[in-house]
Amino acid sequence: MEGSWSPERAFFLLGEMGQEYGLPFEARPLVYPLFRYLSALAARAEELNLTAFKSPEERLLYAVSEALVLAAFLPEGGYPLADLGPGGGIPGLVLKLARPELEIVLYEAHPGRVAFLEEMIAELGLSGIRAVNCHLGRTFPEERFPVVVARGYGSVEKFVRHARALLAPPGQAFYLWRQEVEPYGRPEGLEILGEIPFALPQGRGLRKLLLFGLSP
Ligand SMILES: C[S@@+](CC[C@H](N)C(=O)[O-])C[C@H]1O[C@@H](n2cnc3c(N)ncnc32)[C@H](O)[C@@H]1O
Repeated sequence: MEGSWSPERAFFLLGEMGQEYGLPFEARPLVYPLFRYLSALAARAEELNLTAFKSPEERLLYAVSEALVLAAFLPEGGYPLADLGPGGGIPGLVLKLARPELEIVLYEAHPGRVAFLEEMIAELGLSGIRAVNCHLGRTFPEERFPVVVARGYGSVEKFVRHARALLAPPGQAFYLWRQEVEPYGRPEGLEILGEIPFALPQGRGLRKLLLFGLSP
């Protein structure tokens, strides 16, 4: 059942998620930054045209929980990571909170969302993360990354095409796939290395984390 949105409520839900998924990070340091971030996102969702946004609590239980599962599966260590189409910050901003050692670049086509991400990065005092206004596919940055991630990028095929262009060897690409709303298509250029199914908290449905790698 939904309680009123507060840091205590966020802490409770994060604790539940931590137990359910066996997440390898503590909930407590995540509570205040996530609370501030989700509260700001709720206030700006309409302006940013984030139509899927329902409430901070729903956002925590869907998008943030998926990002935390991804954070637990990423390779260990600090390395450059690109998030394609983070919109309001999923998964990249949440990855930075859970895995501060990562050096994250958020490539987002919508200028207003990029401005919001920049504001959040400054407000939360984060370093080693930046947002870049870029419509991938029309243009690609020169930078290359050992790890590329995304959620809600349109299709698995599109993700694989764009991730392929940005990956540096050995190269791993992780996609949070919502199989009931997004097509798989015919991904080409990367090899599928694994599919990790997981359940959203409180019976909110199933997701798959897809792992791709550069072909040998
Ligand atoms: C459905 S939203 C998903 C946002 C976020 N990843 C999430 O899961 O909540 C897709 C986002 O990807 C961005 N996007 C789509 N195609 C893109 C492209 N080719 N280059 C950069 N951003 C793109 C859109 O502007 C939008 O913000």
